[in-house]
Amino acid sequence: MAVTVENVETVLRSIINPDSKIDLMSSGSIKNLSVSDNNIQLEVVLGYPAKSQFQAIQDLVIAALKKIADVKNIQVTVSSNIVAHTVQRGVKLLPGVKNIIAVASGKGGVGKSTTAANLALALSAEGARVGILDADIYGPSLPMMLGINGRPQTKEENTIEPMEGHGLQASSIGFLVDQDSPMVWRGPMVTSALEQLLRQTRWRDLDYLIVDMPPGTGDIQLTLSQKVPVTGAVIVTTPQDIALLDARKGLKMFEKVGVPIIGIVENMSTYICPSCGHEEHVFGSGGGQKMCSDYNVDFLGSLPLNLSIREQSDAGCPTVVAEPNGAISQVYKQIARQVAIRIAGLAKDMSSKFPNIVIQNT
Ligand SMILES: Nc1ncnc2c1ncn2[C@@H]1O[C@H](COP(=O)(O)OP(=O)(O)OP(=O)(O)O)[C@@H](O)[C@H]1O
Repeated sequence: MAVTVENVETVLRSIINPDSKIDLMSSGSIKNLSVSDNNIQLEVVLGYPAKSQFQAIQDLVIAALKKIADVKNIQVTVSSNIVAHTVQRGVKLLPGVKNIIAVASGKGGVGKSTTAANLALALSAEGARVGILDADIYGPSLPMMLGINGRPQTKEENTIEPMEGHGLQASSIGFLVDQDSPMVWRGPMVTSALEQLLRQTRWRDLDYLIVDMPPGTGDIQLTLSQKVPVTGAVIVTTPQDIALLDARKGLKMFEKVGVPIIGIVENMSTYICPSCGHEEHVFGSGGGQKMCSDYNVDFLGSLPLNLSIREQSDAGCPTVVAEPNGAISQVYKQIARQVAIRIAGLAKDMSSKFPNIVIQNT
């Protein structure tokens, strides 16, 4: 029996991508499908980085296509292609940056910076080009977390080169000021310093720039969420009521300025006793999920309260780099893929595709 393109497409429609939960045909992931003489050739192109999943997806597709009667050779390649998506109206995009993800929290100390750094490293481990901007002006922790010392270089006037740590391009006010002297800046100074840092850093060809926002929902945060060209925001919270209450304010703030909420990450969800393995919900349970269902936003995943997360980030080598194959890194990578899948589902930025329209009086 002759194998047809329709046969193959029917099979592909039955294969559900375990990450996106969408079948491979409907997600538009199948490119260059050809069938000749019962040999099948196709490419699976994902809109998000997922290097750790390529083999599993290839195996899934080949196993399913093998069941077609009389099929001969099957050639399947899996890759990612990350494109730029739109940001809030009236804000200028950054050259060299396709997508900006703000990581925010309603209150301090919930583990926002730790989550931001691990998510950036997870996206990078999955094959994306990633940068991170430490906008946490009062407590810039990025230099320490990524183990970066020294000052950034300036190759041209009014620009700074990003520093590099664990494969990420990084910029932080912490690189420019003395770490031990407290910052006593007023709101407008903070926002203009951060905007300058964001725009004057010469980001090189990034798929994602993670912005570690200052904690809270005050004027500084509101101004930043209006001025920084954000593709989507991730809110980090702990499960206790007070943090959730503040996280709700964060959610509202981004909604107000027209930035889509990608979802919520619950940090320090449970504590697993290292000696007996007993699991305790130190800060209560189910709060993040309930908040997501109340506000109709996605729950992206949760991380346990774990000593190694703190020790590794304090030592300049966050968990995703310190134990890339460990259980916690897998959670960070899974959350990172969920974030990137949702970004891929947003409207694409077409500004580079439109011709310049010039109106002339002749
Ligand atoms: N899941 C976790 N398990 C254990 N320790 C954690 C976890 N997440 C974060 N921490 C630790 O908690 C402390 C606060 O984390 P972090 O600096 O990331 O919080 P933050 O929300 O960014 O705080 P702020 O915004 O006030 O700077 C750090 O010492 C960090 O290592």
